[in-house]
Amino acid sequence: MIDSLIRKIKEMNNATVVGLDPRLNFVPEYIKEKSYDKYGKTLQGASDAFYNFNKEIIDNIFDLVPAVKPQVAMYEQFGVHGLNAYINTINYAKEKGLIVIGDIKRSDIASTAMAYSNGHIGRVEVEEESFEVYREDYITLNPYLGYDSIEPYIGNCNKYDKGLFVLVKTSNPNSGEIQDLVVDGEKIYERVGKLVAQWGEKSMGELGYSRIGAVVGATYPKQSTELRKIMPKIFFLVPGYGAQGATAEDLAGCFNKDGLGAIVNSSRGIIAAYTKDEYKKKFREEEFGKAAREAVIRMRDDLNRVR
Ligand SMILES: O=c1ccn([C@@H]2O[C@H](COP(=O)(O)O)[C@@H](O)[C@H]2O)c(=O)[nH]1
Repeated sequence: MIDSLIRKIKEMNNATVVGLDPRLNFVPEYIKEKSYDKYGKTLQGASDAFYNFNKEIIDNIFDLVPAVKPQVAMYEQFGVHGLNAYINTINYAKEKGLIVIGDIKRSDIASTAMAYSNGHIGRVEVEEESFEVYREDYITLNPYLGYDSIEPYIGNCNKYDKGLFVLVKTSNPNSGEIQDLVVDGEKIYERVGKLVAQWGEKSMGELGYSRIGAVVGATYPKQSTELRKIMPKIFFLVPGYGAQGATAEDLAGCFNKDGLGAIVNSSRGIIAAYTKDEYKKKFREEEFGKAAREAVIRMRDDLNRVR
């Protein structure tokens, strides 16, 4: 999958990932009304609205970006209907040729991790049959439990050509509370970066990067530049651009000299672009997909200045 991701980035000249993090206040009234007419103002109604919202976004951006990143929390909170919307969104995005990064941030002991791994990037067995369930191409993981908690995913990555993004330096304001602590003379995020580089060695693609990637926040430019040096063959998934305040200049250090090595996520900045004053002047509520398309083009051009 890492090679497909790189080929798509080159083909589209775009390192943008569109985050599919729907919220009811982002979904235009006409979409919600249709879903509520069918299912009432229920968990199912909200989930149906999310799926229809995502479809319109995907239809407007699939030819411009290599990947989308649905955030599972936005769906999971609505229970089984929300998870159906998550799965349907993944299937639709894949039909449109997009690479799908499931932002699921799992972390558990090996025997439990195996179940997450099979469900998300492997196959689940029912007697003599086996099934793909969530079908993401990549997932995000929390490394707090150490290598034995990550290994069950690496097996499925290598077997089914999938990928991982392991949290190394997160974009949130308090990320330094644990990640910046100095232990044995090095910061924890540096140590985790070195471990990810090591874990990635046996999962190399043909184009020089590993299937095992890292999450590195755009909001910490100094740290991300250091991490680029520590993990030269590791692809970064970079959140924090746009709504969290990071700019293209802030994340320039995430890229290698080849202009590769990072994909940059924006969720609210793209899917809710139509709610911003500058876009409202140009697009009606029904044109939220077109506004998202314009936001993607602006982001692509902004990133291309620095990579
Ligand atoms: O360090 C991290 C890890 C993950 N995220 C996720 O990325 C998106 C960001 O959304 P925006 O609307 O573009 O701020 C969201 O799904 C987060 O859960 C992150 O922000 N930082």
